[in-house]
This record gives sequence, structure tokens and C-alpha cells, in this order.
Amino acid sequence: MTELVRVAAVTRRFGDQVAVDDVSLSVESGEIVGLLGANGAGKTTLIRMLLGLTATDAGELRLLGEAPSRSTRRRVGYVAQGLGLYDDLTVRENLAFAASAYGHPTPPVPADLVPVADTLVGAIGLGRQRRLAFTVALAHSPALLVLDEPTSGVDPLARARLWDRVHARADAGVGVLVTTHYMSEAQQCDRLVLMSRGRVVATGSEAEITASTTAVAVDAASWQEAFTVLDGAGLPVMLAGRSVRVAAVPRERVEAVLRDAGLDARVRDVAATLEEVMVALDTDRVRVA
Ligand SMILES: Nc1ncnc2c1ncn2[C@@H]1O[C@H](COP(=O)(O)OP(=O)(O)OP(=O)(O)O)[C@@H](O)[C@H]1O
Repeated sequence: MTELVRVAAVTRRFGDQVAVDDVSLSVESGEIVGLLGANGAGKTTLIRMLLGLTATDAGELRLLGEAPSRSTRRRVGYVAQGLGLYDDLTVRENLAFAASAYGHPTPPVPADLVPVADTLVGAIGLGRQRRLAFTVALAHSPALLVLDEPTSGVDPLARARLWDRVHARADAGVGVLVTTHYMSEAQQCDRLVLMSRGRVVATGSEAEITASTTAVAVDAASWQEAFTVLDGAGLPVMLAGRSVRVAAVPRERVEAVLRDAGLDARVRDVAATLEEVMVALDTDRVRVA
């Protein structure tokens, strides 16, 4: 395996705010690394530094073994949050334009975009725009694919198809760095890097990250009442179906709130989900090694 990305103790500040704080990570060929975190965690800033679009304040970055530059960027396929397409060009023209910029032959219009090949990109749906951006990013056979929130606003079927394509490229040896705030997409990644407020707070597979954290499950006669009482007490309460769950709070505290409200409920410690780990990490109450 080849190391395609190395980020070592990188920091970036905007004024007083530390957007990326002493972050390290790597991506190898054939590997899908998921960068997870809430809005504002620092994911996009990290990617922009990696691509040489934003300067670092400290630390070291290596992209395909070199400092990020115009020539290394040409070997990267990047789909930005804004997609980077031209709304006033057609689908076919966008493909041709990107091909001439990268100096390779224009790829064929993908079969599912043929019906809109001569439609302006601004007039096609977001799912198709994402599909096109993905095709553009892959047309020059990049060694590394960088995807910033690639499935945001896309329906579940299109999302599944997009992940199929990501896996196919990874199987062919391409390294993938993908940001998302959908915890459900974490299973698609070989390795996860969880960011919160600029820092890496956990790394590993989903199972590794969730193994050392518990949440509290509440079984009450009326889940609505239990939810309202716990929420009213300011606890980070979530619903999984009709099961009420609380992250980052000791079981005794949950029991006390329910007891004080006169609610009869069974309260248990359960294995935390990834989302609950994120809540716990964001509230600074739990640390994952
Ligand atoms: N150019 C900038 N000037 C000032 N602050 C910035 C700039 N870019 C990012 N920030 C701040 O840095 C922090 C991290 O932002 P960033 O966009 O990297 O987070 P993110 O994890 O990508 O979030 P999102 O999922 O919303 O894109 C945020 O608080 C943001 O407001």
C-alpha cells in the first residue's frame, strides 16, 4: 500500500478561532477513510489545506508524497460541497471543459445522464449534478479521491449508487477521503476519523470507536412522556424507533430525572451508537482512547 495522504499535527486558525487543531491522519491506496463531524468541526478546512487551497499555520502535509501543489492536485479527484460544476454549461459541455482543463479526452456521458446530456447543469436535479461532479472528478483516473459531503441532499437510492462507485474505485486501488455528517455512512468506510471543534477525538473502525462508550436506554409505558421529561431536564435525548436513549449522561442521573417526575421506567446501560459517541465527545464528558 502507498501512503497518499499524510497530515501531521496540522493547525489552522481564523482570527481567535482554531478551525483545525493539531490534526493528524493518513490515507493509503485502496482505503476509504471517513472524516466525520458536526457542522463546523473543521473537515472542509482540513481538506482545503490538503489540496493547497488554504495555508496551514503549523504542521506538515503530504499529498501523494509531496507538498500539495498544482501538479499533485492534478492527480486528485475532488468533489467540493459546491460541486464545482458550471451551471450555464450543459452536462456534455461540463465534461468537455473539465477534460480540456486536465488535458485528457472527454469521457462519455454516463448512461443515467444521457437523457439530460444537452441540458444546462443548473436545470438538472441535485442527484444528477452530484453524479456528474463525480464523473468529472474520476475522468482523469486520479490516485486519490477527495469527497466533501458527497451525498448531501441525495435520495437513498442515488446515495447507495454513489457509494457503490466509491467502493469500485477503492477496490481498484484509489484512496478515498470522504467527509460526512451522516453517521449512517460510516459503515461504508474502512477507517473513521471523528472531529469535534477542530480536533480529532476518536479514530478507528465504527466497532472500535463505539466499544468503550455506553448510552442509556429508557423503556417507559409512555415513551412520549419519558422523552418530554428528559428533554425538559436538558439531557441529550434521542429516539430510536420508540426507544428513548440518552447519550453522555450517567444512568443514575437519568433515573433521578424520571423518578422526580414520577415516571415509572426501566433504565439500562447499552452499547452506544456512533451518533451517541459523537454527542458524548461533543459534550466533553467521555473520552475515547
Ligand atoms: N475562511 C474562513 N474564515 C473564518 N472562519 C472560517 C473560515 N473557514 C472556516 N471557518 C471556521 O472554521 C470552523 C471550521 O469550519 P469548516 O467549514 O472547516 O467545518 P466543517 O466541519 O467542514 O463544517 P461543514 O460540515 O459545515 O462544512 C468553523 O467554525 C468555520 O466558521
